[in-house]
Amino acid sequence: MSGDIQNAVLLSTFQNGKKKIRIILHQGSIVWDNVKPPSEQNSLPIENIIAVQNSYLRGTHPSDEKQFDLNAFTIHYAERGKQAKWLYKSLKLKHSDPLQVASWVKTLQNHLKCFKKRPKHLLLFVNPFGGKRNAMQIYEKYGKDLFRIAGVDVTLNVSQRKDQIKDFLISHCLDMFDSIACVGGDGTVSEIFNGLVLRECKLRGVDPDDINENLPKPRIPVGIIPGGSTDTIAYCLHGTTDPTTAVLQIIFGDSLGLDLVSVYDEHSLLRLYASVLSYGYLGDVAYHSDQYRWMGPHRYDYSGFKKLVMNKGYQGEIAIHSESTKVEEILCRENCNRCESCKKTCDVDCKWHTVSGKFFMVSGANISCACSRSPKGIAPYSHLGDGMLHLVLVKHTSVFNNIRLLLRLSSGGSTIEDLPFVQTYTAREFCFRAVNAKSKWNCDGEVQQQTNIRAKVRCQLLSVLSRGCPLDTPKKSTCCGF
Ligand SMILES: Nc1ncnc2c1ncn2[C@@H]1O[C@H](COP(=O)(O)OP(=O)(O)OP(=O)(O)O)[C@@H](O)[C@H]1O
Repeated sequence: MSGDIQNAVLLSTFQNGKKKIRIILHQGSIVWDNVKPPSEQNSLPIENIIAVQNSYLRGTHPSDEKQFDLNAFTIHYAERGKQAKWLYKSLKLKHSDPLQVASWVKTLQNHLKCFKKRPKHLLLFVNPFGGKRNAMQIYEKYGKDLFRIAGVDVTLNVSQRKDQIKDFLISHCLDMFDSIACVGGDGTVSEIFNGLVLRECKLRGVDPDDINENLPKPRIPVGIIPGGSTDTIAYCLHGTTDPTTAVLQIIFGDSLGLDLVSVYDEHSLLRLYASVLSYGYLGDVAYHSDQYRWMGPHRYDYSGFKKLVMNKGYQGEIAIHSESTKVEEILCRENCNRCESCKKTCDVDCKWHTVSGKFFMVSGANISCACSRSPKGIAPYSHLGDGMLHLVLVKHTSVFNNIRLLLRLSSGGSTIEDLPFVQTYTAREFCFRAVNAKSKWNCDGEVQQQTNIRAKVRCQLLSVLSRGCPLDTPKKSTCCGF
């Protein structure tokens, strides 16, 4: 931010509805309070302002041209609410002196111009098929007006078929856009980053099928407005699946680096994922639940219960590539030091070691995979951008123990890591080889047919529009340590 703008100080008394308020702009914040008691001090950091606009005079006739009210203006801003949510608010201010109004509007707008990373031209994909099939309504209700207020020019693209978003991003010119977002679930987000990375490979002549290649980082940051069934990626980024919060994160333009994991069979890249690659129980649930899509999100409960009772175990051998497999119990929250330090270097010396056995479930979690159904997720200490995934191995055991596992996953209390049949390792890369009976892999909610795979973490390959999950995300406690 340029020095003059940053150092600007303003102090005025405005009319706000029936109240008179004293308002100060100083050191990157505006602070206001009632002139007359009761005192009600509010503080607003400039980076939380969405827009500052002159008000319009109310015309006497609908055909009258709109005219500015030189004595009034509105500050549109965002405020943190409860449970990681952000709220949209506005402050309408009036003054008898138009010069006072002009000075405030100009100064605040100059401040906002310094936020160069805020999106101006957004390409927004809407998946009308995912979740409750209401992605378009989510955009209309929560996104449209806020983007208009923020001056974001939105180009809408409603997907007509699976993989259309991915194909579009690989082949179309994106020069006119400074940001891309979607209203959809994890599968839709996955289409976006798979498309963007493959596009970048094509542009730069990188062979995506070569596991030893450094995959190129897409130029454009990605915003995620939840509109799916689980919305794990959005939840882990923002700490909530509230759509207004997600829209505001896009408008703020602040981004963080998200690791992506590339998955290969013997010949080629199968896909990249951002949340979890899961074999056994979750793979079976993904495969079978797709037949019951008409049930909406309840299809997971139905298929999940069936597969839980069947209690299948799968023999497999897992090779883990890591410098230390130990999990450090540090949560990934906004301004995460661990992720910040990995921006500079992710290069470390790693060794391979092998684990084999019969498993109920094998999961490579790139993020915690927390969601509203599982407030801590399968890997609570997995970070968004530290270049590592958490490999969670659940041994084949009794149905009773499977129920214990699922109860822990769905409660916000104890994590699954201290269950005796669960082992968690950190890894930069892992290989899986099935022995005898085979399950499917569930890759960000999509079924992957190949069984023997190799997965490699790509440190902070994607820029995502989010300020991160706040520190005080509440943890619901469970009634027992089951
Ligand atoms: N128009 C469309 N018709 C059919 N499928 C589509 C269409 N557009 C996108 N898809 C596909 O729909 C699938 C489901 O979408 P998405 O993952 O967003 O929703 P979900 O499965 O309900 O949510 P979540 O993954 O968060 O549980 C994805 O595989 C996506 O590729």
